[in-house]
Amino acid sequence: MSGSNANSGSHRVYSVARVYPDANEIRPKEYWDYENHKIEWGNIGNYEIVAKIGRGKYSEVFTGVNVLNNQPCVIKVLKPVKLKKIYREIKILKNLTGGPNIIKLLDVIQDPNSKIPALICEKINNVDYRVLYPKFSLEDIKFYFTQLLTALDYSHSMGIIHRDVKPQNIMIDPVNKKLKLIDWGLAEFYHRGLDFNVRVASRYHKAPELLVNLQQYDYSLDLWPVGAMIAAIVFKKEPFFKGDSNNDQLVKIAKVLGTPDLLKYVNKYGVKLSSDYDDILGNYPKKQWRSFINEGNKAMSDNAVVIDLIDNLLRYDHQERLTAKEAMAHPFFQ
Ligand SMILES: Nc1ncnc2c1ncn2[C@@H]1O[C@H](COP(=O)(O)OP(=O)(O)OP(=O)(O)O)[C@@H](O)[C@H]1O
Repeated sequence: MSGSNANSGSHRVYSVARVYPDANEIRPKEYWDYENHKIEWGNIGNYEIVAKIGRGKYSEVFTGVNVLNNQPCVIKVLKPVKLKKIYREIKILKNLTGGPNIIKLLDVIQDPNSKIPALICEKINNVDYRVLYPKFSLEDIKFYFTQLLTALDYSHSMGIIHRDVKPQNIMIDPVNKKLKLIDWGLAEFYHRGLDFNVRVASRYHKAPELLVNLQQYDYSLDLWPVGAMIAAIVFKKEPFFKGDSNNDQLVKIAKVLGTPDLLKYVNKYGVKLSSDYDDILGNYPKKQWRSFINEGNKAMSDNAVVIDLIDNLLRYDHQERLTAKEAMAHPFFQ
């Protein structure tokens, strides 16, 4: 299979997505075979850079303007990475553009000399999450997380895992009450039985499967950070799991969800924990969610319904975690 980090030969299929397992197989090969995607480059002369707004690991991001219609835009200039990764981001954005609460790709351009590509996207008047989230009420959480879950359910139904859900990739315009999920640079097409790369997502928002090297993960990977973000807002603890390293990240999770359930999880899927964990995982008991309630957060956190939602998202076992659709049907969102 091209277009993905495919396996060949016989190997064990030990985990399959509970929802949309064949979302790509039911579509024509051109839909997911991103390596053979032919890019139609737009006219670089149509865009002008206005100001620099961000610098990521994989890009430099500018605000810009389309000189043909004076429309503001964002210009994401990609750093030299594997061509395959660039093709993947473009194909995924093309597949998802127009979907609910998904950033719209407007054009792709390429510098004629350097061949450096850039993505032209719609511009969101984002307010930084460090300013916004501390002011959120439970109503705001309901409103914006419904929008995020709608974007995720749509992407998953289209066979795509985002793989880098975190506050920095969720643009919120509180004036227009709009949310858009951005940065599809790590996103990947789901195929059952495939071993995926676990070196994705950002440390604080990495799901347990990535930290224990369980490679047959699926869309449920994106629901862990949703739980971690809701917990961070509700318990006023940003980020909720703050590891000093990838290994320490799992320790921070074990201190909350307990070591016994972690061992149950890896045993269920026949995964062997790295010996790096031998001396650090301890034997932590599962903590009660209510123990995170304190004077500073109780106005929001002393609420059985939101705690039940968090409890059902922050599960080691990716198959037990609520799907995006199930989360939206949770009493918290009713
Ligand atoms: N459409 C947009 N509207 C407003 N701001 C944006 C938009 N796209 C990107 N940004 C800003 O630029 C930053 C970097 O963009 P993006 O996450 O796509 O790049 P990246 O190189 O993949 O980043 P990272 O390495 O952090 O994952 C974002 O965190 C955001 O602040």
